[in-house]
Amino acid sequence: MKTVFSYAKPYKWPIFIALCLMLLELSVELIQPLLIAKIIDDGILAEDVSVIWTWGSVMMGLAFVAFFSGVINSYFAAHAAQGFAFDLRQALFRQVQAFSMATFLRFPTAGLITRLTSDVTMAQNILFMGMRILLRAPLLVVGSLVMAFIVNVKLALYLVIGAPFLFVFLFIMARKGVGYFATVQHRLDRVNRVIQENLQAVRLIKAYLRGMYEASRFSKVADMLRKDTVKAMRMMELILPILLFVMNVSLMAVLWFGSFEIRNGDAQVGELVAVVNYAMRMTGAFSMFAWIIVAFSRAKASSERMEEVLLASEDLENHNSESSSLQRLEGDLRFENVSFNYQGKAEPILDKVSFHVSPGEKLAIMGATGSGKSTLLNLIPRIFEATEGKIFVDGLEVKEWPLKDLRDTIGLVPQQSILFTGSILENLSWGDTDAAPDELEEAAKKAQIHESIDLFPQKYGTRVGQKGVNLSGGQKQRLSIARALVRKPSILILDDSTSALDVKTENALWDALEEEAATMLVVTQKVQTARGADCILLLDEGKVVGYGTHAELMEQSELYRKIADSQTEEEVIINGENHS
Ligand SMILES: Nc1ncnc2c1ncn2[C@@H]1O[C@H](COP(=O)(O)OP(=O)(O)OP(=O)(O)O)[C@@H](O)[C@H]1O
Repeated sequence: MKTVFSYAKPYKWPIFIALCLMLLELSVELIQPLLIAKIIDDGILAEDVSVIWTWGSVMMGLAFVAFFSGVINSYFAAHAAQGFAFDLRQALFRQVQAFSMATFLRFPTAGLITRLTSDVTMAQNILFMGMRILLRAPLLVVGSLVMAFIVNVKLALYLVIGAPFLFVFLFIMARKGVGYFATVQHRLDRVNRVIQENLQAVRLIKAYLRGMYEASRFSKVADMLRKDTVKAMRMMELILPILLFVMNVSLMAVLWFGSFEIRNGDAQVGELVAVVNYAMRMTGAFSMFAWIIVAFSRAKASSERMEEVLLASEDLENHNSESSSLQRLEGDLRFENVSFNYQGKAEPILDKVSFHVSPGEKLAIMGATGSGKSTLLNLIPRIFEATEGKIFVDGLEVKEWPLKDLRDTIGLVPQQSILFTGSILENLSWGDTDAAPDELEEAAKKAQIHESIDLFPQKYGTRVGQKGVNLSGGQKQRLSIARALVRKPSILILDDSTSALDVKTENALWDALEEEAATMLVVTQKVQTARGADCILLLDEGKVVGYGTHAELMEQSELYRKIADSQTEEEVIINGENHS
């Protein structure tokens, strides 16, 4: 919990003020029974009205002090707790942003969402309540006991009977609670994961009529959450009745033996009333303990989960490293015996891959599905780190490049188009926030999307729905390409990003990209596209099985010839059908 609550440090003054006010409120509460005893013994029993008036007025005055202390305490407590939660959430978000891909994959997305939402709220609640009742309740118990001893030692002793039992009991419950609530948060992760997957795949679910199936999947995880929460809460609900039982037995003992003490002259009526009053306050405070233990257990479990993220420092990307003075890369790219395997997997996904692309050249990468094409591309901007071998950009190993410089001049268009909610203009300028509107338009023209945008009533101001729901697959792909072009990349990486384009649009796109000075890496399944490249790299199960121009590969590689022949046959069939 230490790391999480270190984010409360900037709020030490509001916390200090809130705690002082809480102590003031508490002191007033502890003095009240003393004053009641005085009014009874020196006022009511001694029939002295002036004593009643004097101490009655003091009690009223103190009640006002307690009231205003409580109000101001809430103000400072809310300020500190909200600020703390804001800072903590920001820190978690930044940490997740800094995760390397390998670290990121260790945490399921839904688990990260729960940490950034529900877990932060748990910690915020405990801090807020900490300044209100968390400390107040135990202090009230101890303070009441001390005051009871001051009033009458003998009577106070009866109150202590159950104390050792209660402390051991509470300690055990708190320890159990942490484990139970860690399970509850874990269950919440799973519920979030099912919700997330479900919402993302809503079209597929409708098309496959899998609504009921998904509902039952959700029901299962929601039921597990319910069962574990009930289990945890049931255990916690035991706390209050047991506490109240022990306290009531102590109270009975005070009243029973107190009556003898009064008869013996060892205690006065007012003293007995005061001690009973303290006992009632202790009981009230103890009843808060049940809640405190629940809140504490949840906050501790949540803090541990957040600390997993905050302390995951082994594999972070350093985006703040000094930028070199170089503004733009040349775009010379060399792979030397590069191998890669995903964490925890023994077999290499890429096996001793070597190739070279000179600045401004275009390399087409082909290969069956799962042959490692996307993986290879991800190694260039260091989204994953090569396990073996070396990758050079402009003669310098990618590991040596400041990450910012390296990524600033790479335009990566992933296989799946990812767009953000906002306008088309915002999505384009996401590529480079400094780009002027005419540069954005220029990029859109090259990506062959300008004309489509022009047909929208709101043109570049058109809202892109969540994940680009209101755009076609081809429009999304072209917007993604335009966004990469906005960066004026030295190395442009297209991971099968034109699969949804018709032949005419695709050809126009390649013609427009010819004018780009960038080195280009293009993953494609189409021999027609690969033919236009300066060189083709053919991958099979992570190994390079062909490397050369179209003509060279037609001569040297049987696999390439097969692919080319199959696509020619397809064309013939399609064209034949069209003619018939
Ligand atoms: N995050 C990951 N963790 C573990 N294995 C992975 C991961 N991503 C991909 N793989 C595996 O790596 C292999 C290569 O995947 P990759 O996406 O690079 O292939 P690809 O050639 O781009 O395929 P496609 O043409 O279908 O996109 C596959 O066998 C895949 O199962």
